[in-house]
Amino acid sequence: MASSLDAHLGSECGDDPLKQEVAETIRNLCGAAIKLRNTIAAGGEGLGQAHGGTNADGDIQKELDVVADKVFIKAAKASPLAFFGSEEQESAVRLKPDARLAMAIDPLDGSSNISTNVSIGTIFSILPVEEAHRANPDIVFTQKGSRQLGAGFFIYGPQLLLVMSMGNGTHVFIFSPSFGGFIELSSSIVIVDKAKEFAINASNYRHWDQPIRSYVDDLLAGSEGPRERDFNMRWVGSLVADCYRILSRGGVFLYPGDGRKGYAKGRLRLMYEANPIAFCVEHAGGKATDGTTPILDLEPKGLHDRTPLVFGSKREVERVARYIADPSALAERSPLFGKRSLFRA
Ligand SMILES: O=P(O)(O)OC[C@H]1O[C@](O)(COP(=O)(O)O)[C@@H](O)[C@@H]1O
Ligand SMILES: [Mg+2]
Ligand SMILES: [Mg+2]
Repeated sequence: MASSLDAHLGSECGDDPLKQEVAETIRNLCGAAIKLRNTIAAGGEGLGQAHGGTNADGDIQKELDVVADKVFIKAAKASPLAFFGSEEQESAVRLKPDARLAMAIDPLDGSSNISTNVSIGTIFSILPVEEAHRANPDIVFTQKGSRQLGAGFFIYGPQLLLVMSMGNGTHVFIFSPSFGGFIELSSSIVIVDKAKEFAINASNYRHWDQPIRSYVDDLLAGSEGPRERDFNMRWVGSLVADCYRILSRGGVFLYPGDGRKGYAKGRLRLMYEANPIAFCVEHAGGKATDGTTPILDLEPKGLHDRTPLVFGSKREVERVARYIADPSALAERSPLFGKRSLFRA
């Protein structure tokens, strides 16, 4: 019999009171995710329609973005949290004054997929609160990703899944309606080292810097190129679904910065997208960078910072970094895919 999320959280926390608070928060998020899953499953007019407003980053909010934000702030209010920072709100919201945790959240990830019945999700990051943060809540969300105490994401797809890490492996749970809660699907998931698939929004090719173009060109050249093998491509357009596929069967995801106005650092947000995804990926033996620097080492400047994001199978993410960090090697790369060891599979 697979173990329940409750049993798992109990064994992760032991007698550590702070970890128990993280676990309590995750349990409350699970309750909210089940509610949101029911709302999504019931469908109804308008969940994918524009709500009429824009979020802090200027994205047009969909009805479900706003519903999800409300569902998760309610769960946050019931949790031992001092601050709630959401993609859908300009500034951090103060909750319990003396609480020791803060949460950054993307209440609804993959908004453009809502109306097409493609998997969407919720991404969360739980951080510690220091005394110095209480006077100025803006700085609580400038902590590095390496300080996360827990992070994860839900996927509202054919199944409701929770992927989470509290720094001791990355674990996957599935919601079982008959059990009435989440049960373990895989314990300590490990990302395979050799990538066979890549994920990137190729429609932005003309806006990318040369190293990213060269890297993708070499993948596309397949067995006739320097990699000497074929790659498949997948792009769901929901970060949670692309990440879960990579956790399940390896691969690499790239959302680089590009030349479009406002896209110098790509599209994805550091505090509530890249950091929690990186935490789960790294604790599953993979790697996550902004192209060269580990995501978890980046110094955020604010709640809504963006970052380029590359994650997945470790060797593949390291290879992307070599394309970016060594343009001179690129210049030497033969147009006939000279067999430089740097770029070979
Ligand atoms: O539409 P694009 O540029 O391919 O971007 C897709 C990316 O944007 C996102 O939808 C951004 O998340 P939100 O839906 O939370 O804004 C990611 O899930 C996804 O990876
Ligand atoms: Mg998102
Ligand atoms: Mg979102």
